[in-house]
Amino acid sequence: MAQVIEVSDLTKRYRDVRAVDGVTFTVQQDTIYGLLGRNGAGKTTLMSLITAQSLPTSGEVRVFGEHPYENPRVLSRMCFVRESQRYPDEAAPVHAMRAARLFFPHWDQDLADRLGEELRLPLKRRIRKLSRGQLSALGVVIGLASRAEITFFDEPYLGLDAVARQVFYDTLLADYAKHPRTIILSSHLIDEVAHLIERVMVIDQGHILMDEPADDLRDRAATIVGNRDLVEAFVSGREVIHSESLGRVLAATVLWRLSDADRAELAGLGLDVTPVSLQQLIVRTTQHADQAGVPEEVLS
Ligand SMILES: Nc1ncnc2c1ncn2[C@@H]1O[C@H](COP(=O)(O)OP(=O)(O)OP(=O)(O)O)[C@@H](O)[C@H]1O
Repeated sequence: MAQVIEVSDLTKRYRDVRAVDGVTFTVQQDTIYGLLGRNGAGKTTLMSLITAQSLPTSGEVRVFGEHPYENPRVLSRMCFVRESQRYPDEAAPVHAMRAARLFFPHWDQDLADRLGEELRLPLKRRIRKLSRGQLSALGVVIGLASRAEITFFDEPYLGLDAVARQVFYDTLLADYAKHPRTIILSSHLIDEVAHLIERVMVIDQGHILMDEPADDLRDRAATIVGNRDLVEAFVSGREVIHSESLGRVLAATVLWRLSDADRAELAGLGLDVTPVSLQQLIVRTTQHADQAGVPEEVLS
């Protein structure tokens, strides 16, 4: 699959903070990425660098093979939806959409109209008077209707109610099926977006900790539950990222791809295996990396 973004040894420093710290990766065409990480991990900074909204301290970004900075050929093919988006003082959503229609070559007005209605976006109210959720709704409408070849959604759900979030997820999936493109979605609600994500990228303290297909990640760990001694014997020598005990029962989450033979052995021992949700896995591995202090070795 073609690569649409190439990032090499990219660093962004703010005084003594390395918000992005020497990262190298590529982004594949027509794939939905989940860009996940804790507060302050570097997600927004990374997206701002790729979309040329800020300049790197060092390193390089190429989008569609070109430098994105002040490059209209590249910029009109990318859309960055974020909470801190600025609009002119007197502008209403209808004006923002008109501007987006002029800027994005694949803009779909029908989709914008339909989604605006479903999200109950007041089209003629001044943007600075919109509620937080309505502002997010405007970003979601512009992000999806832009049909940009690469669309970044930086926590697009802030303030959106549960119904609106579901409308966003459903519309994203349905529209992506008809018009495949690259979508990079940053989110804290990992399990809520887990079914959308094809590839997971986890960032922590400016480093990329994981970059892999979501399905591979799900298979990578399991929780073994049962008699303490038996569980301990089974996980011995394997990477345990979390354990909890209650009396003689131990639940140990192990970074291990269980084979059929492993499963048969566990069944024979009377131990249960429960799947680990994407959120649990990412939270546990990020915490584990913190404690181990060697993220790449632990997680690759
Ligand atoms: N303009 C700035 N000046 C100084 N430090 C900054 C600036 N912008 C970001 N940072 C710092 O860089 C780090 C990464 O911030 P960033 O906003 O990229 O994180 P994030 O992963 O998007 O976080 P969140 O999930 O909380 O939005 C943080 O430590 C933040 O405090």
